[in-house]
Amino acid sequence: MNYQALSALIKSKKSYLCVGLDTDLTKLPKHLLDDPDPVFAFNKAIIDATVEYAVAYKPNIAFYEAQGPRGWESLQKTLDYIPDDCFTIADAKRGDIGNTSDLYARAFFDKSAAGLDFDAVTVSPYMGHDSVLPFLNYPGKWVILLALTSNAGSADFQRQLVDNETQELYETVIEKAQSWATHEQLMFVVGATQAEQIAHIRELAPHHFLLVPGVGAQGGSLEQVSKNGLTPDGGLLVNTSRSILYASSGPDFAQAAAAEAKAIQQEMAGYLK
Ligand SMILES: O=c1ccn([C@@H]2O[C@H](COP(=O)(O)O)[C@@H](O)[C@H]2O)c(=O)[nH]1
Repeated sequence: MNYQALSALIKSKKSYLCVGLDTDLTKLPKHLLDDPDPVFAFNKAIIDATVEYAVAYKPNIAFYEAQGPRGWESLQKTLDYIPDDCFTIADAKRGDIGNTSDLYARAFFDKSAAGLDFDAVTVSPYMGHDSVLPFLNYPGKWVILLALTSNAGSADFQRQLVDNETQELYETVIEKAQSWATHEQLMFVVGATQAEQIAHIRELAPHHFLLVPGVGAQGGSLEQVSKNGLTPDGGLLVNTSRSILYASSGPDFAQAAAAEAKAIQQEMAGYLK
C-alpha cells in the first residue's frame, strides 16, 4: 500500500489504529485450544472484531517463530486473512550485512519466496545503510526503522549524545535515514512512552509516518502522541497489542477486543477533526 492510499484509508476510517497481533498461546481463551490452529482461530476472530476500527495489523514475528513451523503457518494464514485494504507490518526488527538483509527482505516481501507479502517490515538501524538498503529494493514496500523505542533500555544507546555531543543517537538515525529513502517508503518507530519527544521528532521528520507502539499495556498517552504527531496526511500508526487482544480471557474475548478498539478509534476520530 502506498503513502497516498494509507493516508486516504486513515481519513476514510477516521482511524490510525494498528492492532498488534502478539498472539500468545498461553493467553488464549481455553475453548480455542481444541482448534487445530488456535493462533489463527484467535487472530481471525480478532481481525473480524476490529477491522471496522483499524487501518493496520502488526503481527510480532517472535510470537510465531517461537511456535516453529506451526507458527509460520499460522502467520501465513493470518496475513492471507487480513483484508487487502489494511496495511500490514511484519514486526521482525531485522537488519544484517547486505546479502543477509537481502534474504530477510525477500522472506517478508516476496510472496513467491516464503509466501509472505507484508507492506512493511521493522528494521534495526544499528548496522547502518547497507543493512537497511536491501529492504528498500521493493517498490511499494516500506521500511520502519527503530528510532526511539518505548522500552527503558532505549536510554542506553538511543539517547546518548553523538556527533561531537551535538545530538542524540536517535536524532542521527532519523536525519541520516532520510537520505536513504523518502517518506513514501520509510517510517520511524517512536514509543508512545516517549511522547514528550514526539513534537521534536515531528520537526526532524515532518512528512514521515511514525509507528507508535506503547499505548495500552505500556501506558503511553494517545492524546499526547496524537496532538504532537499527526500531520495533514495522517502521519501516525498507533499500535496497541495486549490491551486489545486480551481485553477478556473468556469466550467474549472478541467482543471485548472490539469494544477496546472502538474506544481507541473514537478518540482518534476526535484528534483527526
Ligand atoms: O519500541 C517498541 C518497538 C516495538 N514494540 C512492539 O510493539 C508491541 C507493543 O505491544 P503492547 O502489548 O501494546 O505493549 C509489541 O509487539 C512490541 O514488541 C514496542 O512495544 N516498542
